[in-house]
Amino acid sequence: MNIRYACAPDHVATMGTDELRSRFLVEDLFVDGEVNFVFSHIDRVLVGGGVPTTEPLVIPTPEELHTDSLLARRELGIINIGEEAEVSVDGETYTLPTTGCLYVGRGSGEVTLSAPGRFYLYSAPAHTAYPTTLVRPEDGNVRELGDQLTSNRRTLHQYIHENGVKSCQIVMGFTELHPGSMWNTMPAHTHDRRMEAYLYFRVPEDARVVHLMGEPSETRHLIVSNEQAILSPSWSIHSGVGTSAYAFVWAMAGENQAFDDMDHRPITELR
Ligand SMILES: O=C(O)C(=O)C[C@H](O)C(=O)CO
Ligand SMILES: [Zn+2]
Repeated sequence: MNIRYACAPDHVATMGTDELRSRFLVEDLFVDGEVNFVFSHIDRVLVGGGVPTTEPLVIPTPEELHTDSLLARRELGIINIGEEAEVSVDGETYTLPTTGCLYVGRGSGEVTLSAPGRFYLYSAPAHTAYPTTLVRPEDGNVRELGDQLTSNRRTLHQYIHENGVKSCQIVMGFTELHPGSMWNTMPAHTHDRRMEAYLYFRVPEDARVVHLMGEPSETRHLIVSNEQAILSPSWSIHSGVGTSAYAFVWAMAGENQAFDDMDHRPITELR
């Protein structure tokens, strides 16, 4: 399994393009017929992608976890970025529409992914078991954000969160940009109490997202293509502008789950 270690802000400030990409950008999660994970030492999260084709895929247990099953001491959020498809957990089957979400609680056993889904996986350590729960897109909490005049009109869907599906650490959902809007999360923010990962999807093949990261006074950028993820330490902004509209799954883990517990970073202070 690919492992990413945590980095200090002053180290990040010295990095060139290749090192920044190798530390924070996850490029090859979605491969036909495979489940792939990256293990981040930032809050010990796993980000993964599963693309079943001819056969259903059982999510494997990476040997680095030293447990008999993936969820022995973890919880898992799954969002289907492909076509409607089934996921089964210990033999119980759930149908995930496009952008539907399944929370899988600690202690669950075998998790199987079926075609034609494309499944984004985000897992964090868990101290107790909450029920495995399906959330259809229409059942998430919707927030309308931004303005067409500032090119950041977007709809945010909260699935696993304080007032929705219960979890130990995971807070998860997705945001879709409206046509003609390109900016996400600007003004940018940080949240000292949680890391966050973004998975960009619905990025057209000939488009890219310029993702901004780093301390607000020392920003760096990563050029991101479709179905690539970014790992964002708690001290780093995480904001992007696309060359076209796109969507992204956001997922957080850490010490609190208050979505609005973020420190906004004024645009005029960014460097
Ligand atoms: O569009 C946005 O703004 C977001 O989706 C923001 C993320 O959800 C986030 O960064 C939460 O902390
Ligand atoms: Zn955030």
